[in-house]
Amino acid sequence: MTLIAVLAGDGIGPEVTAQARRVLEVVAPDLTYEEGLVGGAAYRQTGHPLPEATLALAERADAILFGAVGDPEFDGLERALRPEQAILGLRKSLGLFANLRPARLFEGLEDASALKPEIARTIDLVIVRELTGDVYFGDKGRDLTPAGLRVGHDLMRYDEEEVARIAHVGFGTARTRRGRLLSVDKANVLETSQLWRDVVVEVARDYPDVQLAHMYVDNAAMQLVRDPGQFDTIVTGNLFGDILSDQASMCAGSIGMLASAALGETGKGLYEPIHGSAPDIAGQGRANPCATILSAAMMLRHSLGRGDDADRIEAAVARAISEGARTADLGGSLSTEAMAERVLAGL
Ligand SMILES: NC(=O)c1ccc[n+]([C@@H]2O[C@H](COP(=O)([O-])OP(=O)(O)OC[C@H]3O[C@@H](n4cnc5c(N)ncnc54)[C@H](O)[C@@H]3O)[C@@H](O)[C@H]2O)c1
Ligand SMILES: CC(C)[C@H](C(=O)O)[C@@H](O)C(=O)O
Ligand SMILES: [Mg+2]
Repeated sequence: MTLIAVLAGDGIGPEVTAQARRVLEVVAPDLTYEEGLVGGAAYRQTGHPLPEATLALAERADAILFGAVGDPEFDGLERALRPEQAILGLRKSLGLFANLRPARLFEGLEDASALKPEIARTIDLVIVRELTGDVYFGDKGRDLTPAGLRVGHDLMRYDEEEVARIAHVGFGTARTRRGRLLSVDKANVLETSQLWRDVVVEVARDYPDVQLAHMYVDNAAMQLVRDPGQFDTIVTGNLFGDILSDQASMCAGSIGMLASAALGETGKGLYEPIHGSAPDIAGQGRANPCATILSAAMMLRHSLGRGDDADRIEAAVARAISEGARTADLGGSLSTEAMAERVLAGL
C-alpha cells in the first residue's frame, strides 16, 4: 500500500488539493490517502498548528501532498503557534532540506507573464532552494537595548555540511538538465554567503561536467526579469530561494502555476504549490489548481518512482493551457474545479 498524507491546510489549500487529488485518483488509482489537520485549521481544533497526529501521519506516509497554511485570523498569535510554523516544522522534522521549484513557460501563456512574450518564452529553470537552514532556523529573539529600544533578531547561519548537501543536489539537478549551475548568494556582504561560495566551489570538483557560476542575489533578481533564459539550475539559500521563486512564477505566468518538491535523504517528500493560502480569494472557487496538480506530478516522479504518470499529468496541464483554459490569475474566468476538469480532459 502506498500512503499519501493529504494536508490541505488553510485558505485555498483545501480547494486546490481537492482538485489535485481528483487528478491523482485517475492517473494513479491504487494510492491510499489519509487527511491530516495542519495550520490554522489545526490550531482551531487542537490548539496547535502541527498536532502530534499530523506529524505521525507525515512520518508514516510515503509522501505528503500539502496545500497551504496561513490565516489572517491568527496574525496576532505568538510565532510558535502561527499556522506557518506547521510547514516549517514539517520540513525540519522530516529532514526535507532540498526544495526543487521549477519554472517554465507553458506554451500559450506568454500573455499571462509579466515579461514581454519573446522574453517569457525563454524561461525554463529550476531553483534548488535550501529549506532547513538560514535565517528561518537560526536563533531568534526579542531584546531591549540598554536605552530601552526594542530589538528583533534572526541569525543567518549555515554550516558547511548543510551547504555541501544542497550543493550536491544543485549539481545533480544541473546534470539532468542543461549542465549549468548558478549559485546565488550575497558573498560581497555576508559571511554566511562567503562560506556558501567556498563550499560550493569545493563540491564542484565532483562535477567536472557541470559549469558553475556565481551571482549576487540582487543582480539575480534583476537578471530574472531582464533575461530569464540565461538560467538553467539555480542553487541558493532558504530566504533568497523563497523570494526568487515567487518572482520567477510571475515570469512564467502566475504563482498559481509553480509546483515544488521538498526532499531529504530518503525517498519521502513533501509536495506543495509555492503559493500560500491566498486569503484574498479563499472560498470563492477562483484559485488556480495547476500548481498543486503539478506538485502531485512531482510527487509521482520523485517519491513514487512513477515518472510516466508524472509526465502524463504535466502533458495534460500543458494541453489544457495551450487550448486556452485559464483561471482568473491567468486572465480567464474558469473556476478551480473547471480548470481541473480541463486538465482531466487532457489526460
Ligand atoms: N507554503 C505555504 O503554506 C505558504 C506559502 C506562502 C505563503 N503562505 C501564507 O499564506 C498567507 C498569504 O500569503 P501571501 O498573500 O503573502 O501569499 P499568497 O501566495 O497566498 O498570495 C499572493 C497573491 O497571489 C494570489 N495567489 C496565490 N495562489 C494563487 C492561486 N493558486 N491562484 C490564483 N491566485 C493565487 C493570491 O490571491 C494573492 O493575491 C500568509 O499567511 C502566508 O504566510 C503559506
Ligand atoms: C509560509 C512560509 C513559511 C513559506 C516559506 O517562506 O518557506 C512560504 O513562503 C513558501 O514559499 O513555502
Ligand atoms: Mg514563499
